[in-house]
Amino acid sequence: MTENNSKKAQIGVTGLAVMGANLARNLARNGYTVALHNRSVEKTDALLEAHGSEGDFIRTETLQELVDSLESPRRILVMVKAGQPVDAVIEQLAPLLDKDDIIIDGGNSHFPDTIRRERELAEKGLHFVGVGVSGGEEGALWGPAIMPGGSAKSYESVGPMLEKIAAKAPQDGAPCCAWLSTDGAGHFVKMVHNGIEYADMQVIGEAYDILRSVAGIKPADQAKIFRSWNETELNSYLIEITSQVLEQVDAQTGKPLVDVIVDQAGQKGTGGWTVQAAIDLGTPITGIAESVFARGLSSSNTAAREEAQKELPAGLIATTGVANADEEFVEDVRKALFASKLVAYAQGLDMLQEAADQYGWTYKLDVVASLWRAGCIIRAELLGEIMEAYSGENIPSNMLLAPGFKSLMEDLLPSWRRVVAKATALGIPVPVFSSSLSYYDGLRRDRLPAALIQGQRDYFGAHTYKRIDAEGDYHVMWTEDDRREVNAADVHVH
Ligand SMILES: NC(=O)C1=CN([C@@H]2O[C@H](COP(=O)(O)OP(=O)(O)OC[C@H]3O[C@@H](n4cnc5c(N)ncnc54)[C@H](OP(=O)(O)O)[C@@H]3O)[C@@H](O)[C@H]2O)C=CC1
Ligand SMILES: O=C(CO)[C@H](O)[C@H](O)COP(=O)(O)O
Repeated sequence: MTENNSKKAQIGVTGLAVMGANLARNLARNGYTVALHNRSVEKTDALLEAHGSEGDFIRTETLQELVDSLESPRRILVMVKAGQPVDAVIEQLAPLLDKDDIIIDGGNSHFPDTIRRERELAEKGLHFVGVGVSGGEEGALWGPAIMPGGSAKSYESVGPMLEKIAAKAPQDGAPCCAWLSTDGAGHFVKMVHNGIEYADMQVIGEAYDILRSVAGIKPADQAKIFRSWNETELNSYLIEITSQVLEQVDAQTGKPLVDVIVDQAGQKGTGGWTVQAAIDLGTPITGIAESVFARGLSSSNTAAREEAQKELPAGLIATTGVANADEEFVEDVRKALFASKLVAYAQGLDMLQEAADQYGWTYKLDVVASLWRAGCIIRAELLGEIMEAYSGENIPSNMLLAPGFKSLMEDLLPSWRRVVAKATALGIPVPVFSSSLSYYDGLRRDRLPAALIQGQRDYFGAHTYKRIDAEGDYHVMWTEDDRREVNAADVHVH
């Protein structure tokens, strides 16, 4: 902690829970003088007591003291609970600030809130930067992935600091932080990151369930399998931590920890926001959506789950093919997991492109992928290849159409189909494995039943359809005896 009371801090952090405290320490370790503030002063003092010697910190008790302790233009990183607390802090902070000071919101804020907050603060002459941060406690301390939005001008002031504390990509040492685009773009990209995170976690869960329920492989043995998978193209943070969770033994009972954890998954909202935003954009992020609903099914109506366990028939059917416990089956599951994971990334990136097109954001998908290569929860070896796929001239219209991924899919598909078929026959829910496979088949199929849906829509609502062999919109006079087709331009239909 600095002894020099007149020394000004280069950045202030308010909100010193898990993320704020560790980001503050990361900033200090990187040579910045950091002013500390928390609503309740106990967290500030606890941080200083435990880590005050790590760098230059300035202790403050009030927001006025925090503001007074900062060099101009001020930079204040807000790391409080997302939602109303962010507005509460801004409301108290803004009147204390001067023109051109910068408020940085590093929490998981909803992007429409970020757009609104930036607009409102701009009217007061203040800059507001919405920044997605991923990496949890360890990432915040040692280098998170950072996804900044806001104006390019304010990035000139905060960017160098953020890049310094960000994770560095193992492939080229580049910081996992770059300005993405205006207003809510940073929080939007972080939200989609979390949507992919949900799908990635769910497909790992589905693989675990199949290996356990079909092949009878115990958690400790699965830990070894996941560890070996981490040496393959599945290499990622989530696979690595899965092996550690699976090998954990509960001290009280001696059982695998996973067997004593209640099987109801929580969620704080970012996955659901991703699905809502995708619906607004019209992007089919089916695997991500299923992963959100799978958490909901596990926890929202537990009474129905209990009753269904006793009452609902299983209707299982016999399966043939590869034996359950052999290496071939385990490899099938690995490939099904990898294929479903690829679809999650493809869907998330598709959604990001659509949002850029509709909302006027300028980020490029290779840059987004580059930021996710280290520090964040979805970091994976795969992201280097995704970055490559979107670099250069020939940007694929869907990630799965990039040459490398196309040939990979060819290898993964037979395993993926076998695993989905087997799990379905045996009554093991695989919502993301199966919906991702349906998405893949939906993309590649030459004719979809959407044609029939258009016919139905025209029947009950005169909504018209297009023909495969002519321009224009058409309608059948369904209620007339001759059911003749008319050009919609010639009659009053919509
Ligand atoms: N935890 C994680 O792994 C990750 C979290 N995030 C996001 O980062 C942000 C911070 O997360 P985390 O560190 O977990 O902390 P929490 O989300 O648990 O928030 C706790 C902090 O918010 C403060 N706070 C709550 N309400 C108010 C209020 N009305 N006015 C002022 N301060 C308030 C608390 O102050 P007090 O101590 O006085 O109660 C405390 O400092 C959140 O947006 C979260 O979603 C992002 C990535 C990962
Ligand atoms: O943002 C994060 C990581 O990237 C957080 O860990 C997030 O809170 C996890 O989401 P949820 O609680 O909904 O599982």
